[in-house]
Amino acid sequence: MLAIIQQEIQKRQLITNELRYSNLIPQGGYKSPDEHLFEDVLVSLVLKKPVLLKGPSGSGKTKMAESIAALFNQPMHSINCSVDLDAESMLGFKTVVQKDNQTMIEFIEGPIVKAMKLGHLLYIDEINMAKPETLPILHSVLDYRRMLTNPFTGEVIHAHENFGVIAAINEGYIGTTPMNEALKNRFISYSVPYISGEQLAELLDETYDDLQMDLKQMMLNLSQDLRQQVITGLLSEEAASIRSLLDAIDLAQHIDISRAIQYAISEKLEDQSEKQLVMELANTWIG
Ligand SMILES: Nc1ncnc2c1ncn2[C@@H]1O[C@H](COP(=O)(O)OP(=O)(O)OP(=O)(O)O)[C@@H](O)[C@H]1O
Repeated sequence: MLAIIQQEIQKRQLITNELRYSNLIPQGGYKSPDEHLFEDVLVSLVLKKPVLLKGPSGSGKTKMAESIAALFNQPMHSINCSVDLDAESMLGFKTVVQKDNQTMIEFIEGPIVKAMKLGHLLYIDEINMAKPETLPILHSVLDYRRMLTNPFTGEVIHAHENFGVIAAINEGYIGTTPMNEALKNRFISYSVPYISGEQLAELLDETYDDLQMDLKQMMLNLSQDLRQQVITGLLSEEAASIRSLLDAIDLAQHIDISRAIQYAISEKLEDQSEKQLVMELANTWIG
Protein backbone atom coordinates (compact mmCIF):
# COMPACT_ATOMS: atom_id res chain seq x y z
CA MET A 1 0.00 0.00 0.00
CA LEU A 2 1.28 3.49 -0.80
CA ALA A 3 3.12 5.26 2.02
CA ILE A 4 0.75 8.26 1.91
CA ILE A 5 -2.18 5.96 2.72
CA GLN A 6 -0.34 4.00 5.42
CA GLN A 7 0.61 7.22 7.20
CA GLU A 8 -2.99 8.38 7.12
CA ILE A 9 -4.25 5.08 8.54
CA GLN A 10 -1.74 5.27 11.40
CA LYS A 11 -2.73 8.86 12.11
CA ARG A 12 -6.41 7.99 12.18
CA GLN A 13 -5.97 4.99 14.46
CA LEU A 14 -4.89 7.45 17.12
CA ILE A 15 -8.16 9.30 16.95
CA THR A 16 -10.58 8.02 19.51
CA ASN A 17 -13.96 8.65 18.00
CA GLU A 18 -16.58 9.58 20.52
CA LEU A 19 -18.19 6.35 21.75
CA ARG A 20 -21.66 7.37 20.68
CA TYR A 21 -20.50 7.38 17.06
CA SER A 22 -18.64 4.09 17.17
CA ASN A 23 -21.69 2.20 15.88
CA LEU A 24 -21.53 4.37 12.75
CA ILE A 25 -18.22 2.80 11.71
CA PRO A 26 -19.25 0.24 9.08
CA GLN A 27 -17.77 -3.13 8.18
CA GLY A 28 -15.18 -3.41 5.40
CA GLY A 29 -14.96 -6.15 2.81
CA TYR A 30 -14.79 -4.38 -0.55
CA LYS A 31 -12.96 -6.33 -3.26
CA SER A 32 -11.22 -4.09 -5.74
CA PRO A 33 -11.82 -5.12 -9.37
CA ASP A 34 -8.17 -4.42 -10.10
CA GLU A 35 -5.03 -3.73 -8.09
CA HIS A 36 -5.37 0.05 -8.37
CA LEU A 37 -8.96 1.21 -7.93
CA PHE A 38 -9.37 1.02 -4.15
CA GLU A 39 -5.94 2.51 -3.47
CA ASP A 40 -6.40 5.31 -6.02
CA VAL A 41 -9.68 6.31 -4.37
CA LEU A 42 -7.92 6.36 -0.99
CA VAL A 43 -5.25 8.71 -2.35
CA SER A 44 -7.90 11.27 -3.35
CA LEU A 45 -9.45 11.13 0.11
CA VAL A 46 -6.12 11.48 1.87
CA LEU A 47 -5.54 14.57 -0.28
CA LYS A 48 -8.97 15.85 0.90
CA LYS A 49 -10.49 15.64 -2.57
CA PRO A 50 -14.13 14.57 -2.94
CA VAL A 51 -14.63 11.28 -4.75
CA LEU A 52 -17.35 10.38 -7.26
CA LEU A 53 -18.01 6.67 -7.82
CA LYS A 54 -19.76 5.88 -11.10
CA GLY A 55 -21.08 2.41 -11.62
CA PRO A 56 -24.13 0.25 -12.19
CA SER A 57 -26.46 -0.86 -9.43
CA GLY A 58 -24.94 -3.46 -7.13
CA SER A 59 -21.34 -2.86 -8.20
CA GLY A 60 -20.17 -2.24 -4.63
CA LYS A 61 -20.07 1.58 -4.48
CA THR A 62 -21.64 1.67 -1.02
CA LYS A 63 -19.46 -1.25 0.07
CA MET A 64 -16.37 0.62 -1.09
CA ALA A 65 -17.35 3.72 0.90
CA GLU A 66 -18.05 1.56 3.97
CA SER A 67 -14.71 -0.19 3.58
CA ILE A 68 -12.90 3.16 3.44
CA ALA A 69 -14.67 4.26 6.61
CA ALA A 70 -13.67 0.97 8.24
CA LEU A 71 -10.04 1.33 7.14
CA PHE A 72 -9.83 4.91 8.42
CA ASN A 73 -11.72 4.02 11.62
CA GLN A 74 -14.15 6.75 10.66
CA PRO A 75 -17.93 6.93 11.18
CA MET A 76 -19.93 7.37 7.98
CA HIS A 77 -23.08 9.44 7.44
CA SER A 78 -25.24 8.84 4.38
CA ILE A 79 -27.56 10.99 2.33
CA ASN A 80 -29.88 9.30 -0.16
CA CYS A 81 -30.73 11.77 -2.88
CA SER A 82 -34.18 12.02 -4.46
CA VAL A 83 -36.26 14.81 -5.90
CA ASP A 84 -37.60 15.37 -2.36
CA LEU A 85 -34.15 15.97 -0.87
CA ASP A 86 -34.05 19.44 0.67
CA ALA A 87 -31.55 21.56 2.57
CA GLU A 88 -33.03 20.48 5.91
CA SER A 89 -32.43 16.79 5.31
CA MET A 90 -28.81 17.58 4.47
CA LEU A 91 -27.97 20.28 7.00
CA GLY A 92 -30.48 19.86 9.80
CA PHE A 93 -33.54 21.64 11.16
CA LYS A 94 -34.75 23.80 14.00
CA THR A 95 -37.06 22.33 16.58
CA VAL A 96 -38.67 23.36 19.86
CA VAL A 97 -37.23 21.67 22.96
CA GLN A 98 -37.89 21.89 26.71
CA LYS A 99 -34.77 22.54 28.79
CA ASP A 100 -34.76 23.48 32.48
CA ASN A 101 -38.48 24.26 32.28
CA GLN A 102 -37.88 26.62 29.41
CA THR A 103 -39.04 26.33 25.84
CA MET A 104 -36.14 26.81 23.47
CA ILE A 105 -35.40 26.49 19.80
CA GLU A 106 -32.61 24.06 19.06
CA PHE A 107 -30.91 23.19 15.81
CA ILE A 108 -30.64 19.43 15.18
CA GLU A 109 -27.59 18.91 13.02
CA GLY A 110 -27.98 16.93 9.82
CA PRO A 111 -25.46 14.57 8.19
CA ILE A 112 -23.37 17.20 6.37
CA VAL A 113 -22.94 19.43 9.41
CA LYS A 114 -22.13 16.48 11.68
CA ALA A 115 -19.64 14.96 9.25
CA MET A 116 -17.91 18.31 8.66
CA LYS A 117 -17.60 19.16 12.33
CA LEU A 118 -16.58 15.73 13.59
CA GLY A 119 -14.31 14.75 10.70
CA HIS A 120 -16.51 11.86 9.59
CA LEU A 121 -17.06 10.44 6.11
CA LEU A 122 -20.09 11.64 4.14
CA TYR A 123 -21.61 9.28 1.55
CA ILE A 124 -23.99 10.94 -0.91
CA ASP A 125 -25.84 8.19 -2.77
CA GLU A 126 -27.41 8.75 -6.21
CA ILE A 127 -26.30 12.37 -6.24
CA ASN A 128 -27.75 12.81 -9.74
CA MET A 129 -31.27 12.03 -8.42
CA ALA A 130 -31.41 15.31 -6.50
CA LYS A 131 -33.04 18.41 -7.98
CA PRO A 132 -30.24 20.56 -9.51
CA GLU A 133 -31.19 23.55 -7.29
CA THR A 134 -30.66 21.53 -4.08
CA LEU A 135 -26.96 20.87 -4.43
CA PRO A 136 -25.18 24.21 -5.03
CA ILE A 137 -25.07 24.54 -1.26
CA LEU A 138 -22.39 21.85 -1.43
CA HIS A 139 -20.07 23.78 -3.75
CA SER A 140 -18.04 25.50 -1.02
CA VAL A 141 -17.98 22.24 0.99
CA LEU A 142 -16.51 20.31 -1.91
CA ASP A 143 -13.82 22.67 -3.16
CA TYR A 144 -10.63 23.93 -1.49
CA ARG A 145 -12.68 26.07 0.92
CA ARG A 146 -14.16 23.04 2.72
CA MET A 147 -16.60 25.33 4.48
CA LEU A 148 -20.29 26.06 4.70
CA THR A 149 -22.44 28.89 5.98
CA ASN A 150 -25.45 27.20 7.52
CA PRO A 151 -28.45 29.11 6.13
CA PHE A 152 -30.60 28.04 9.11
CA THR A 153 -28.28 29.32 11.85
CA GLY A 154 -25.80 31.62 10.11
CA GLU A 155 -22.99 29.49 11.55
CA VAL A 156 -19.82 29.31 9.45
CA ILE A 157 -18.51 25.74 9.57
CA HIS A 158 -14.97 24.86 8.55
CA ALA A 159 -14.54 21.15 7.94
CA HIS A 160 -12.47 19.04 10.34
CA GLU A 161 -9.25 17.83 8.66
CA ASN A 162 -10.51 14.23 8.42
CA PHE A 163 -13.83 15.15 6.79
CA GLY A 164 -14.22 13.32 3.48
CA VAL A 165 -16.91 13.07 0.82
CA ILE A 166 -17.78 10.14 -1.41
CA ALA A 167 -20.69 10.50 -3.84
CA ALA A 168 -22.13 7.79 -6.06
CA ILE A 169 -24.12 7.73 -9.28
CA ASN A 170 -25.69 5.09 -11.48
CA GLU A 171 -25.09 6.68 -14.85
CA GLY A 172 -27.90 6.40 -17.35
CA TYR A 173 -30.36 5.15 -14.75
CA ILE A 174 -34.00 6.18 -15.31
CA GLY A 175 -34.96 9.29 -13.32
CA THR A 176 -31.44 10.69 -13.16
CA THR A 177 -30.39 13.97 -14.69
CA PRO A 178 -26.87 14.68 -15.89
CA MET A 179 -24.86 16.17 -13.06
CA ASN A 180 -24.44 19.91 -13.11
CA GLU A 181 -20.94 20.70 -14.52
CA ALA A 182 -19.84 22.89 -11.61
CA LEU A 183 -20.74 20.15 -9.16
CA LYS A 184 -19.18 17.33 -11.19
CA ASN A 185 -16.03 19.37 -11.67
CA ARG A 186 -15.34 19.35 -7.93
CA PHE A 187 -15.03 15.56 -7.77
CA ILE A 188 -12.30 13.11 -8.75
CA SER A 189 -14.25 10.49 -10.71
CA TYR A 190 -13.81 6.74 -10.74
CA SER A 191 -15.64 4.04 -12.68
CA VAL A 192 -16.64 1.11 -10.48
CA PRO A 193 -17.28 -2.05 -12.54
CA TYR A 194 -18.71 -5.35 -11.36
CA ILE A 195 -16.04 -7.67 -10.02
CA SER A 196 -15.42 -11.02 -11.69
CA GLY A 197 -13.07 -14.03 -11.71
CA GLU A 198 -10.69 -14.28 -8.78
CA GLN A 199 -12.13 -11.28 -6.90
CA LEU A 200 -15.65 -12.65 -7.16
CA ALA A 201 -14.52 -16.11 -6.03
CA GLU A 202 -12.82 -14.50 -3.02
CA LEU A 203 -15.97 -12.53 -2.19
CA LEU A 204 -18.05 -15.73 -2.24
CA ASP A 205 -15.51 -17.50 0.00
CA GLU A 206 -15.62 -14.64 2.49
CA THR A 207 -19.40 -14.20 2.37
CA TYR A 208 -20.39 -17.85 2.78
CA ASP A 209 -18.90 -20.22 5.34
CA ASP A 210 -20.17 -23.43 3.80
CA LEU A 211 -21.15 -22.77 0.20
CA GLN A 212 -21.26 -26.06 -1.73
CA MET A 213 -18.47 -26.20 -4.33
CA ASP A 214 -20.81 -27.04 -7.21
CA LEU A 215 -23.15 -24.13 -6.42
CA LYS A 216 -20.21 -21.74 -6.14
CA GLN A 217 -18.70 -22.89 -9.46
CA MET A 218 -22.06 -22.78 -11.18
CA MET A 219 -22.67 -19.19 -10.04
CA LEU A 220 -19.17 -18.11 -11.07
CA ASN A 221 -19.75 -19.61 -14.53
CA LEU A 222 -23.16 -17.96 -14.81
CA SER A 223 -21.74 -14.63 -13.75
CA GLN A 224 -19.06 -14.93 -16.43
CA ASP A 225 -21.71 -15.67 -19.08
CA LEU A 226 -23.89 -12.78 -17.95
CA ARG A 227 -20.96 -10.37 -18.21
CA GLN A 228 -20.18 -11.70 -21.67
CA GLN A 229 -23.74 -11.06 -22.84
CA VAL A 230 -23.65 -7.57 -21.33
CA ILE A 231 -20.57 -6.88 -23.46
CA THR A 232 -22.29 -8.17 -26.61
CA GLY A 233 -25.27 -5.94 -25.82
CA LEU A 234 -27.82 -8.74 -25.43
CA LEU A 235 -28.28 -8.06 -21.72
CA SER A 236 -28.50 -4.78 -19.85
CA GLU A 237 -25.70 -4.05 -17.40
CA GLU A 238 -27.76 -4.79 -14.27
CA ALA A 239 -28.05 -8.45 -15.34
CA ALA A 240 -24.48 -8.87 -14.07
CA SER A 241 -25.17 -7.18 -10.71
CA ILE A 242 -23.18 -8.68 -7.85
CA ARG A 243 -26.07 -7.89 -5.49
CA SER A 244 -28.40 -10.01 -7.63
CA LEU A 245 -25.88 -12.84 -7.83
CA LEU A 246 -25.50 -12.89 -4.03
CA ASP A 247 -29.30 -12.83 -3.68
CA ALA A 248 -29.53 -15.82 -6.03
CA ILE A 249 -26.94 -17.73 -3.98
CA ASP A 250 -28.80 -16.92 -0.75
CA LEU A 251 -32.04 -18.26 -2.21
CA ALA A 252 -30.41 -21.27 -3.89
CA GLN A 253 -29.36 -22.58 -0.49
CA HIS A 254 -33.04 -23.06 0.33
CA ILE A 255 -34.99 -23.40 -2.92
CA ASP A 256 -34.49 -24.83 -6.38
CA ILE A 257 -31.54 -23.10 -8.04
CA SER A 258 -33.41 -22.33 -11.23
CA ARG A 259 -36.18 -20.48 -9.35
CA ALA A 260 -33.55 -18.71 -7.27
CA ILE A 261 -31.94 -17.34 -10.43
CA GLN A 262 -35.32 -16.46 -11.89
CA TYR A 263 -36.39 -14.39 -8.87
CA ALA A 264 -33.05 -12.79 -8.07
CA ILE A 265 -31.69 -12.08 -11.56
CA SER A 266 -34.03 -12.75 -14.47
CA GLU A 267 -37.26 -11.16 -13.15
CA LYS A 268 -35.48 -7.89 -12.38
CA LEU A 269 -34.90 -7.27 -16.09
CA GLU A 270 -37.48 -5.34 -18.11
CA ASP A 271 -37.17 -7.03 -21.46
CA GLN A 272 -38.81 -10.44 -22.03
CA SER A 273 -35.99 -11.64 -24.28
CA GLU A 274 -33.41 -10.70 -21.63
CA LYS A 275 -35.32 -12.64 -18.96
CA GLN A 276 -35.36 -15.65 -21.24
CA LEU A 277 -31.68 -15.39 -22.11
CA VAL A 278 -30.70 -15.34 -18.43
CA MET A 279 -32.67 -18.54 -17.82
CA GLU A 280 -31.19 -20.20 -20.93
CA LEU A 281 -27.68 -19.38 -19.73
CA ALA A 282 -28.51 -20.63 -16.25
CA ASN A 283 -29.93 -23.88 -17.62
CA THR A 284 -26.71 -24.67 -19.49
CA TRP A 285 -24.96 -24.80 -16.10
CA ILE A 286 -27.75 -26.33 -14.02
CA GLY A 287 -27.95 -29.22 -16.48
N1 LIG B 1 -16.48 -5.30 -5.21
C1 LIG B 1 -17.23 -5.75 -4.20
N2 LIG B 1 -16.67 -6.13 -3.04
C2 LIG B 1 -17.43 -6.60 -2.01
N3 LIG B 1 -18.77 -6.69 -2.05
C3 LIG B 1 -19.38 -6.32 -3.19
C4 LIG B 1 -18.65 -5.83 -4.31
N4 LIG B 1 -19.52 -5.54 -5.31
C5 LIG B 1 -20.74 -5.82 -4.83
N5 LIG B 1 -20.65 -6.30 -3.56
C6 LIG B 1 -21.78 -6.73 -2.71
O1 LIG B 1 -22.96 -6.58 -3.48
C7 LIG B 1 -24.00 -5.97 -2.72
C8 LIG B 1 -24.39 -4.63 -3.33
O2 LIG B 1 -23.30 -3.72 -3.17
P1 LIG B 1 -23.52 -2.16 -2.93
O3 LIG B 1 -24.78 -1.91 -2.17
O4 LIG B 1 -22.26 -1.63 -2.38
O5 LIG B 1 -23.72 -1.67 -4.44
P2 LIG B 1 -23.99 -0.19 -5.01
O6 LIG B 1 -23.07 -0.04 -6.18
O7 LIG B 1 -23.87 0.81 -3.91
O8 LIG B 1 -25.49 -0.33 -5.51
P3 LIG B 1 -26.62 0.80 -5.76
O9 LIG B 1 -26.07 1.69 -6.83
O10 LIG B 1 -27.79 0.00 -6.21
O11 LIG B 1 -26.81 1.51 -4.44
C9 LIG B 1 -23.47 -5.85 -1.29
O12 LIG B 1 -23.84 -7.02 -0.60
C10 LIG B 1 -21.96 -5.84 -1.47
O13 LIG B 1 -21.30 -6.35 -0.36
